[in-house]
Amino acid sequence: MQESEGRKRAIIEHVTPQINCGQFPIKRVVGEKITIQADVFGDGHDAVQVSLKYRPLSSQEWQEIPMNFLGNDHWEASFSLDAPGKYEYTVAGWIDHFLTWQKGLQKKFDAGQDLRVEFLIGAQLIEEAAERAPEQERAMLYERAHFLRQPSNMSAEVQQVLSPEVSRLMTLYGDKSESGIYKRTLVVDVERKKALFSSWYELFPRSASQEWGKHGTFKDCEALIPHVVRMGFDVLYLPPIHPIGRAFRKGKNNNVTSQPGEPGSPWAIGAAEGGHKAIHPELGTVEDFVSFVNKARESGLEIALDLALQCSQDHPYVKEHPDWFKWRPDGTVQYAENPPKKYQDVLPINFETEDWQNLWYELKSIVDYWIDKGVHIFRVDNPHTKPFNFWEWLIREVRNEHPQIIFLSEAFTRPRVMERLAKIGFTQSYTYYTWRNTAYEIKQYMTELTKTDMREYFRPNFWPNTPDILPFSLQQGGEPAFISRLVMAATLSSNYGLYGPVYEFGINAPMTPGKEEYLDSEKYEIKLWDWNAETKIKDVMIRINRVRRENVALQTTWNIEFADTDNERLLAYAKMDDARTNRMLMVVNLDPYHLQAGYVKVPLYYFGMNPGSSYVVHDLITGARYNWHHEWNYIELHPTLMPVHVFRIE
Ligand SMILES: O=P(O)(O)O[C@H]1O[C@H](CO)[C@@H](O[C@H]2O[C@H](CO)[C@@H](O)[C@H](O)[C@H]2O)[C@H](O)[C@H]1O
Repeated sequence: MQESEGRKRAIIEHVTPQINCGQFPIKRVVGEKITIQADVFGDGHDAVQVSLKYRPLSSQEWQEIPMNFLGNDHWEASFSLDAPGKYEYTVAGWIDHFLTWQKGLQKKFDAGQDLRVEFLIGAQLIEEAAERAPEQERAMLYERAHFLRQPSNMSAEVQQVLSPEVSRLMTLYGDKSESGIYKRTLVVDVERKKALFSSWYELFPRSASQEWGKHGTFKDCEALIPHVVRMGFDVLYLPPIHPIGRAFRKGKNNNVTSQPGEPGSPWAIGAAEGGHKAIHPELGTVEDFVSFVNKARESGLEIALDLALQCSQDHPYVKEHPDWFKWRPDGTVQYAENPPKKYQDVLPINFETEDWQNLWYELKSIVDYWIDKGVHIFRVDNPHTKPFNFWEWLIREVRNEHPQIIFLSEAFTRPRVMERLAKIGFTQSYTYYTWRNTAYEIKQYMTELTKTDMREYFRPNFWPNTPDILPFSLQQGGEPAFISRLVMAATLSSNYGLYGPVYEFGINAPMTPGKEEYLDSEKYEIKLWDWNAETKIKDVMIRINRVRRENVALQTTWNIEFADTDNERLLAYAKMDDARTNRMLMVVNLDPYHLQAGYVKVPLYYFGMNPGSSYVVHDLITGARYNWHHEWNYIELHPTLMPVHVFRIE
């Protein structure tokens, strides 16, 4: 303890939220608020006051607001985050002698005791505060002190000094010189809204052509912008767009050898034509790409690029920087892996190279290059196979210069590893949603994501499928499963995405039974899609994306409230906005084969509605309306008609 601490009597502990003892910032987006809680108490029975101090990191001046007492030495206060950037916050606490005096005065007055000495003590405290107050308020305080020193009407004086106005002035100007400050200053990082609310559509640009056998181009992609916008997505994510290696190129269905003319996997980055800063020649030029990015932005669509830090054998880095790879005694490099998957067509980068600083700068220059071309969102491939320190540095440096950049972590791995990546700066994260199927699994997972510390730093992005994952639920459940998995992804999590064309068309043939890989996967061949074909799944996609845009309750993940049902095949959950004007209730039949019926208990208490309320539930997918008068209501969902209800309570 330092000497200056000797007279401080307030103890401040258990300040939340904080991550790893303040090592990492809390995450929020513009428009959200942050609620800080703390335990603050002193010895004995003197009254304690607590305030929350906060300021933008760029500012010298603290704003200070009183924290509310919740009971049991626990305090709370919130502040709104109206602009992007980093803010710091901490908690201050002190013994409030005036408040202690006020409480004693009240008791003595109630007991009819002599108050003369009490008045003199109070007057002294008020005069001391007056010295710290600005002119006008100083005069008011002196006036109060004067009345205490020469009381004419005891009862009136007591009322005056216990008034809210005197309390307010004394809280402002009372003696805080022995105020204790929490030992840490914590940070909240406020990002743009898209960090929390985004709808992703993934397509392979080489399949964007409308002509059989023709390699798609960025011009073809431009022609698809209206299609993606019509479906209601706001992020269009492209797998790598760079030249593809020829050495060890993969063939159809992940074959380790390719036939002449096969295009190879886009993640095998780098060839004679260039590496991570080059564009696959058949897709077009850099100018074509920039034009596509700009046209998309004009239509409300942001382009997300894949950041896969690995190289084909033909990548220029292999010749220019052989020391960035780990050579074995036989002169080869062990190919990349994400066990049990083997990536025979790419070399991993050796982050333990002696030249690691130049490597880091070069890799950052890739991100800078694409930012310069208008890309503000990156889906990062397998970040868990590269060092955490590297990502922490890269994301910090990039976001210092460009705070609007969003990084999505594509790490399907162990929970602690996924969490760490989120803590060190990834804006959004892929999740285990893809494999959470039963009501129990979904409730448990959502509770973990939204009601634990994870809520402070891990923003989930729910994907029902990816080019790598055709989950068994979709393989087996067909169209009803495609619809229910889509609607759940889009309403459980405010960030969601899907691997588009195959989803629209309900394609679900696995490469081999028991495996999650797609048969004839687009990862190894060019496809021709009938972009204009209308399907029921596409229709639901359009509707659910519109519902998301029009209902603010669905634009956050943190407000979920599960509702009871008497049938475990029916999953029900509610969402509501802060203003309590937008109330949503989702009910999903988790059984893709059979009609499921049962009773759902509408969480009226959560919606702030009385138990006897009558209300209309309006299904925003089908347009149906029902008048409900009770808490428990009958639901019937037929999987082949429509396996979901997305109700707005009206
Ligand atoms: O490892 P993940 O399952 O997270 O998948 C991601 O990374 C893979 C490696 O980049 C990538 O795999 C694809 O590209 C590889 C390199 O060309 C190739 O060997 C694989 O067969 C192919 O699936 C995967 O697509 C990506 O999502």
